[in-house]
Amino acid sequence: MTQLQTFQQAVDGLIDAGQRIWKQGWCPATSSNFSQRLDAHSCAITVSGRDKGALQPEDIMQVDMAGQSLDGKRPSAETLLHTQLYRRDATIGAVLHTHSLKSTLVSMQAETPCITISGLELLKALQGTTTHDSSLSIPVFDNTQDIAALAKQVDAHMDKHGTGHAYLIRGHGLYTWGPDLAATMRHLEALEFLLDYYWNAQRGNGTPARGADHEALV
Ligand SMILES: CSC[C@@H](O)[C@@H](O)C(=O)COP(=O)(O)O
Ligand SMILES: [Zn+2]
Repeated sequence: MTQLQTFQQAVDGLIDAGQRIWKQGWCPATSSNFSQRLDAHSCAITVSGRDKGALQPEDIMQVDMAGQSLDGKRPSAETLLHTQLYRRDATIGAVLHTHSLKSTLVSMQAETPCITISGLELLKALQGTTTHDSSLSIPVFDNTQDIAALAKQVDAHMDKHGTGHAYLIRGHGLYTWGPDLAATMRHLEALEFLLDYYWNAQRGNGTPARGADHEALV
C-alpha cells in the first residue's frame, strides 16, 4: 500500500507539481489533470478547467473512487481515468496527465497500437526497471469525449497486458502514475525525454551511433 497523504499534503503536492509541469510547457491552456490517492476510497484531484500552472488550494477537491465529487466541486472531466488506476492497483498513489507537444506528436504519428522504446539509460527512471537493456511499451488509445468508455478500454487493455507505466491518447496527451507523487513526477520527466528521443530517432536524428551490436571500444 502506498504512503497515504492528508488532503492538505495532497493539495500542496499537486500545486507544486502543476508549477513544475507548467514551467516545462506540458500543461498549456487549462489542459491536464493531476491527482493523489488519499485512502482506499478517495483521492484529491484538480477541479475542472483550472489553470494547472497557477493552482490555488480551492482548485483541488476530493472524489470517491467512482469519480463522484465529495465536496460539491466539479472534478476534472477526465476523473474516471484517474480512478480507474486507483481502483485497479492499490499501490498507485498519484496520477499525472499532461498535454505536451511531443506526446501529442508521437501519439498522432504512431501507426501501431503501442510504441516501444528500448535500450536507453533513462528507462531506469521507471519503477522496477534496473537496466538500460529493457523495453518500454506505451499503448496508444484513440481519443474520445466518452471518458467512461475510454476508462473501460484502458482497464481491459491492462487486464491483458499489465498495468505498465503510461499510456498515450491520440492527439491528446500522456497519462502516467506511480506509488507517490515524487515517483510519478520522475516518470513524467523520464517519459517526456523518452518521447522526445523516440520522435527524433524515428526521423533519423540520433539513430543509435553505437548499439549493443557495435564493436566494443578498445
Ligand atoms: C483545455 S483542453 C484539455 C481538456 O479538454 C482536457 O483534456 C484536460 O486535460 C483538462 O480537463 P479538466 O476538466 O480541466 O481536467
Ligand atoms: Zn486531457
